[in-house]
Formats: sequence, C-alpha cells, structure tokens
Amino acid sequence: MIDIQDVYKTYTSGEQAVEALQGVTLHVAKGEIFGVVGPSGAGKSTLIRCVNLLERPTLGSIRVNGQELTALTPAELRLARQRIGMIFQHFNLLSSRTVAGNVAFPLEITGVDPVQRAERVRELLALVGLSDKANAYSAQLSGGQKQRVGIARALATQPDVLLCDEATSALDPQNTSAILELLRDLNRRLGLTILLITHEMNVVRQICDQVAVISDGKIIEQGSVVNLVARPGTLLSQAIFPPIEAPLDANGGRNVTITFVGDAAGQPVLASLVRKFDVDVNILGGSIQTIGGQRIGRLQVKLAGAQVDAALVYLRSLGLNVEMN
Ligand SMILES: Nc1ncnc2c1ncn2[C@@H]1O[C@H](COP(=O)(O)OP(=O)(O)OP(=O)(O)O)[C@@H](O)[C@H]1O
Repeated sequence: MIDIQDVYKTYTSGEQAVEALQGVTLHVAKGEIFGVVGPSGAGKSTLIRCVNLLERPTLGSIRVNGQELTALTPAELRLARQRIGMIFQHFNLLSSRTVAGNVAFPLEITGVDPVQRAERVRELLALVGLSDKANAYSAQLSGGQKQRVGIARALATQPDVLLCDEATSALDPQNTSAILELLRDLNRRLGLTILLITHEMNVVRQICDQVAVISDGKIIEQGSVVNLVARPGTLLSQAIFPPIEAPLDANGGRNVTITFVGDAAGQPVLASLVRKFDVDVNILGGSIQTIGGQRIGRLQVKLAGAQVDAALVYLRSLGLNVEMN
C-alpha cells in the first residue's frame, strides 16, 4: 500500500546541508499498522511528511496505492492526497470553527454538497464517539477529544491510508490508550492502513504490527513486532519487552530465558517439562505482556538434572524461543 524506495532528503539552508533521510526503504502492506521509532532528529517527521509530499524527497520513489506520487502534477497530487489522511501531535484544529465545522472543512474543499456534507459529518462524529460535541469549539475539548476531531477530519475524504505524526505525544496515558484503541478499531473496521511515527514504545506495544527503527536518517532494524519480541537479542526486542532483571543463579544448573508467544503463553509448559524429563525448575523471574494484541510471556528459569539438554530440545520443538544466560 505504501512503498518508500531509496528515499533521500537533504535540507539546505545557505552553506549548510542536513541529510535528514539517507536511502530509506520501507514497505507498508494494506491493512497494516506500521510504526517508525527513533530518537529526536533521526528523521521521523521528515519521513512521514515525504509520504504525502508535504516534504518532497530529494531522491527516491514514494508509491501509495500503486501511484508514484513524485511524478504527479499539482492537480493530480491534490486528488491523491484525498486518499491519504494525516493527524498531528498538536491536532491543528481551526479554533474559529466548531467540531462539526472542522470535520466538514475537507468536504467543503472537495466540493461535497451541504446535505451530503452534514450527513457525512454526523457519521464521522459517531465513528469517533463525539456526536454530542458537534457544536463545541476546540477550546472546550480535552486533548483526547481534540485528537478524535483530528481523526474524524482526516477520515472525511475516505482515505485508504492514515499518517500519524506523534499523534499521542501530547496526551496523558489514559487518553493515549483510548486514542490508540480507536486507531486499532478503525484499522480493523475500515481496513485502514496506518503509518505512524512515535518516540513512545508503548504505542508500538499497543497497536503496531510492524516496526522500524530510524537513526541518523537510516532504517537500522525492522520486523514484525511479535517476531522481534520472540528474538530477545535485538535492540528493538529489548526496547519493546525489556529484559527481566532477575539475578542469575550461579549454583549449578542452566540459566535459561524462555519466550512464549500466543497460545503457548497459556500452556502449562513447565509442568510437562518436569513430568517428561525429571528436571528441577527454579523460576528466577518472569512477566507477561499483551503486545500487538498477542499475549507474550518471558520466564527466566534455572534448569537442573541429568536430562536438561533433552528438556531444552523439547522446549524448542514446541516453537518456544530459548536462550542461555
Ligand atoms: N526544514 C528544515 N530545514 C533544515 N533542517 C531540517 C528541517 N527539518 C528538519 N531538519 C533537520 O533534519 C533532521 C531530521 O529532522 P526530523 O524533524 O525529521 O527528525 P525527528 O526524528 O522527527 O525529530 P523529533 O523527534 O525531534 O521531531 C534534523 O537534523 C533536523 O534538524
């Protein structure tokens, strides 16, 4: 749905040149929620703004829904942008307009007649849970409500793609969680493809299917959130699911970290290990998190006994990730 191919962006002001993007390639499949994380100045905003050509890449290709955006005329680009919604950290609402007036704005620009417009605004406000705020002004809304207006406005022209530029960074944890749930719900109900940038790992944990890390204008790691978590060695995996701080047990036996994904997180794996292999299992630490809608568990254990090697082979045969500490 979104193909970013070998994109470079250099800002020049006077003698100074900043290479904000240096050969970025990303593919976001239809219906996916894709998160890009990275430190301040890494190039996140530049990247997301290149996707709808708010910033024009210096080099490279941006295809959305099969259409090469960098090759379009200004009129064609205006049409293409109707299929690409965007929401912002500070909402960017018009303070002189009501909630309904803000949501109607893109429909006015695209020439939708007043009767259809009013109907569509009603639908959109119902979709984001703000039917009772149609006549309120943005100054009368909470941050979470303002972002709901932003989302309704972004969806007014029925886009296939929603770009989220740090959409929850100005919100408290409760509103962040509610907005992320709304985005997940819209992704599922409307088949909306979402590309978001964020510096908050909890956003990745709560809703992203795929994640990439950008650093100094380059993508340095990427993958499916669930697969990354099952490979505890990677940078992203450690950021998404921080290692358990359990003391290693030095008194004989083998210290092992086991990662359980999906159904396996609910299985009595350790009990069957003890039964089948006559090993002693000492639990040193553990936690379970819901990541990308899947339950993922991590246990740090000490295994002792004559059949430890066979027990490890058995754990791996169940599809569990097993690492020696
Ligand atoms: N309009 C501009 N002119 C010149 N340099 C710019 C411009 N916009 C961004 N930059 C520079 O490009 C680099 C990437 O900036 P960008 O805003 O994309 O990073 P970011 O990862 O979004 O950072 P943050 O999380 O702080 O918003 C930075 O070095 C920044 O100073």
